[in-house]
Amino acid sequence: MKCYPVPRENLVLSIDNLKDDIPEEYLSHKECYENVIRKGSVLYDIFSELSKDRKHKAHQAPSNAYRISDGIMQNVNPFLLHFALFVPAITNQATPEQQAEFLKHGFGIIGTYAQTELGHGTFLRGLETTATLDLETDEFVLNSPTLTSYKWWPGGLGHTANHCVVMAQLYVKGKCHGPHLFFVQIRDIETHEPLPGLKLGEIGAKMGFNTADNGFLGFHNFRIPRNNMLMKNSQVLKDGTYVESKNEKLTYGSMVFVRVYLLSDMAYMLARAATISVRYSAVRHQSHIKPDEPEVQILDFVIQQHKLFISIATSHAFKICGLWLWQTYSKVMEDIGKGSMDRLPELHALSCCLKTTSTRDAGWLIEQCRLACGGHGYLMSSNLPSLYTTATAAITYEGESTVLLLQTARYLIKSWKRAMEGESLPATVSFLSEYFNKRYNKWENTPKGIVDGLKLVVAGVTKMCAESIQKHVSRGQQYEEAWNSSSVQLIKASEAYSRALLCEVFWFEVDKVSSTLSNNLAVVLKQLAELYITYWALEKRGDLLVYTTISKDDLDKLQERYEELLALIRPNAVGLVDSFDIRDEILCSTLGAYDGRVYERMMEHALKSPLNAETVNQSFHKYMKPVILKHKI
Ligand SMILES: CC/C=C\C/C=C\C/C=C\C/C=C\C/C=C\C/C=C/C(=O)SCCNC(=O)CCNC(=O)[C@H](O)C(C)(C)COP(=O)(O)OP(=O)(O)OC[C@H]1O[C@@H](n2cnc3c(N)ncnc32)[C@H](O)[C@@H]1OP(=O)(O)O
Ligand SMILES: Cc1cc2nc3c(=O)[nH]c(=O)nc-3n(C[C@H](O)[C@H](O)[C@H](O)COP(=O)(O)OP(=O)(O)OC[C@H]3O[C@@H](n4cnc5c(N)ncnc54)[C@H](O)[C@@H]3O)c2cc1C
Repeated sequence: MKCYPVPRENLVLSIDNLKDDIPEEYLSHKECYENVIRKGSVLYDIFSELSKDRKHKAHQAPSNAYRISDGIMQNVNPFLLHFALFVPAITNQATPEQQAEFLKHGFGIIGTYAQTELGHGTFLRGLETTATLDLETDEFVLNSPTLTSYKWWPGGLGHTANHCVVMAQLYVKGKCHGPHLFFVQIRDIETHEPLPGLKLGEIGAKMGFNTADNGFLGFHNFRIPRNNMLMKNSQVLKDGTYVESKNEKLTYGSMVFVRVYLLSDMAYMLARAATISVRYSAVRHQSHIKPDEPEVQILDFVIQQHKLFISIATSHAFKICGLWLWQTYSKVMEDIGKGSMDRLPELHALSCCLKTTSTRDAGWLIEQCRLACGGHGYLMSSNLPSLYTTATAAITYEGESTVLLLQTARYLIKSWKRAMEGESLPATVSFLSEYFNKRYNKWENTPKGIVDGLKLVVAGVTKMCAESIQKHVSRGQQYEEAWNSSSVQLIKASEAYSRALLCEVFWFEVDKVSSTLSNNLAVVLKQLAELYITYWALEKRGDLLVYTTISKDDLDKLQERYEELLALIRPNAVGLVDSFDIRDEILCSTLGAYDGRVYERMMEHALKSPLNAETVNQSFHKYMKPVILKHKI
């Protein structure tokens, strides 16, 4: 086995044929895909070698290891679904024997996760793909009965994957048992031709993610062995007996894994955008603050600090909360392995709201970083547009944001009812039980006081939702209708809950470790955590005025403290983004390179435009000149 020197970054970034002569933005849709497969295959080979001595771990903790691909495949890695969903689905949902069988070829197969259909993405119980047991042949027959039942969106499905895990409605002896997962080979390993009975293709250009190879897949009487149903949680025996899962929602476990992962993923996306925009803001001189002094670094404008420092702080917030959520996930998975599913609803609720808030915040904050760089932020060479389109895709995939917030709201309402009945609650929602005792507590202008205030907002809004639902029911609506009528407030409750969680975990995790850090580091981290909490207290001042005893005077003091924190962070701003330690080859930005040679890099990049290969483009002679001469007076 070839031994590769570590660290991986040096190894990967030293490989010549992983570099692009022509920037990706000048390639066609097809060339982009072919180019990313070229590079992805080299990476796939390296990681296959590196991973040979490592068993497929069901759940790998968030790390930056796979981030090297962000530099190599600036858009999206078409093999990502293999690692992010295909392998975790098998290790999470298949029996040990099935895992050994399905994963025996290791990286010899390339998979994706095919759940969403043209007609259904959110409502999984409405999926139309069918898997019908044929008792005589001991097989399942897969079919796409309608156009809307075609699998549509799975990453890598169009031309990359040769296997997939398919979510289909299980039919045994005429009875439907709901959505289940199946291991399906879709292309010939040698020729890569689609197998007979399948219709495969790519779904077309998107606003971003254009190298993800999102595809479509239709089945026509496609047969797979009965053993290809992932049978860890539920089984279909040879005689057609269906053995139910202890909890039918365990089938959805793969989605929870990625939702949990995305918090750390967004931390990294934001770290890149913050690095680019803060470094650029230190290089860019524009306008005056004191009329008789030279043009200033735009980073000296306080409003520029207001736009950017929240991104630095949020990246740390998501990283710290991402690790906290990962620990919760790992513990719940361990409990499930021991047969206890008590905390699964809590994990589902946490992952839904935190995935939504982190992906939404990453989206608007990256856009804010782009806008803070003026026109140059609008250049593809800044890499901010690509970061934006890649991050915002996550608001939709892995569970659309509105839908996931409503899932968390479902948990909050249940928890509120349990609190009102005097039941004890998990620590992450126990504050609901203390609402009436703490509602009129004196406001404290401290990070802990703000966290307590944000929790009162959650409890107050949840109480309002419960009352709204009850009101609609008392007026004759069914519960589900009453739920729908109250959904605007339910979303607000989940959003408030997510924000309170992020503030609480960020502050207390930093506070907990600060004694182990050097004084300077502890001071700066606490400043970032306090900035984050104060920023959101000011953003949510309306809710705090309604649900807590905060006063106008308290808010004025918070605004003053917030501006103090901006000034305190300013001297460390460039050092803070440098400490994200993202190499230029992974940052891929003319504005954010470590050496600060912004203008030279912009010009170097511009000259790579194919249009600059000649001084007069042929279109002048072919199209413009005849018209100019015709209308020349
Ligand atoms: C080397 C690299 C290694 C790793 C890299 C890893 C990650 C990289 C990071 C990022 C990139 C990742 C991927 C690449 C890009 C794209 C991939 C995208 C993939 C996809 O999009 S996959 C498809 C995602 N689709 C969805 O999420 C569908 C959303 N819909 C649903 O989940 C359900 O339909 C919904 C909305 C929950 C409703 O379901 P249902 O109608 O059945 O439920 P109810 O609402 O009636 O509730 C019933 C009950 O069940 C509970 N529940 C629901 N879902 C879950 C769950 N997932 N887990 C646990 N429990 C669940 C719910 O709370 C209710 O409980 P209750 O009755 O209240 O007690
Ligand atoms: C870049 C990208 C990559 C993807 N990769 C994959 C993949 O690899 N594998 C895969 O299986 N899927 C993938 N998807 C599909 C993704 O999971 C779905 O797009 C997502 O689940 C949303 O479903 P939908 O698009 O059908 O929208 P819908 O579910 O139709 O939702 C449309 C709108 O209706 C609203 N709505 C729906 N239901 C409710 C409700 N109950 N209450 C209130 N409002 C509601 C939603 O909030 C949303 O605004 C990907 C999508 C994208 C954009």
